[in-house]
Amino acid sequence: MLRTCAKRLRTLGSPLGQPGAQRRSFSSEKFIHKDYALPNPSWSKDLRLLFDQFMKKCEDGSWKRLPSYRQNFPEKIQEFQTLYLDSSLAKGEQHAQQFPRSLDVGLGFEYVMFCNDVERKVLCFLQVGPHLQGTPGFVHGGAIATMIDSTTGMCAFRAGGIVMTANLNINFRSPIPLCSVVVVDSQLDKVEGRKVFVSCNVRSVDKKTLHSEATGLFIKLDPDKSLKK
Ligand SMILES: CCCCCCCCCCCCCCCC(=O)SCCNC(=O)CCNC(=O)[C@H](O)C(C)(C)COP(=O)(O)OP(=O)(O)OC[C@H]1O[C@@H](n2cnc3c(N)ncnc32)[C@H](O)[C@@H]1OP(=O)(O)O
Repeated sequence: MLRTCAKRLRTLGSPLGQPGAQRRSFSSEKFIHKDYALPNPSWSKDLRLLFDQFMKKCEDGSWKRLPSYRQNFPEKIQEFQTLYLDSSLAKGEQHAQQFPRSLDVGLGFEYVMFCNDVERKVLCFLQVGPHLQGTPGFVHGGAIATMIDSTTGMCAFRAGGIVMTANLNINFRSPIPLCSVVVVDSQLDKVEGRKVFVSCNVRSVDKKTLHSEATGLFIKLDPDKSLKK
């Protein structure tokens, strides 16, 4: 399995030269925004098949592919940034990056998310790269938690806007082999005031293996409050 992974990595070109990447630059920013939720040479057959299958489901508008960038678009987070962040993190040479997108292409998290707002679901098709190892041959629990947090967080974000994770409860049922593809399936359960409840499971592509189950509580940020320090 690791050999297959290494073979795919050898075929990688420059990330910025990949076909299908959407580029957009801001006059005030020196960096280029690239959409990473599109196939690249590191993607396995399983990940490509799932991608193609769901791109077809997007044709009638029921599902949407969610683009994914290393940086947040500055104009989208302006209010949030003013209230909660050191604004230098969104600008300049040392700008902040989304953690799951911060590893080199093919080595860490390769993923694409699709959402269905009527069913209140977000699915993440995830290929776990060789730099996410925990127990030899298997994925680190923290890496699994990262993608559960990101997928359930996206599900909560679509329902509640800007949220933060208050509680994440994960049961790890069976280990995930390194370099395999899994499906992170999240479902919005309920919204109570500022509290957004989401549940989630992680399964193998053939759905036969349940790898993890989780529940998350997200809190909609109150624009009149600063974050607790
Ligand atoms: C920038 C965006 C651009 C757009 C881009 C889109 C990207 C979209 C995808 C994002 C995907 C990323 C997903 C990663 C998201 C993280 O990983 S966030 C990082 C980890 N989380 C943290 O660091 C949060 C730390 N905690 C805190 O800052 C604060 O506790 C919180 C969560 C903001 C809540 O504080 P607060 O606003 O003062 O709320 P508070 O009044 O304490 O509580 C509100 C209610 O929630 C309840 N509550 C609070 N915490 C808990 C808890 N742990 N358990 C149970 N109940 C709780 C309270 O009891 C209260 O209940 P009620 O009394 O109303 O019934």
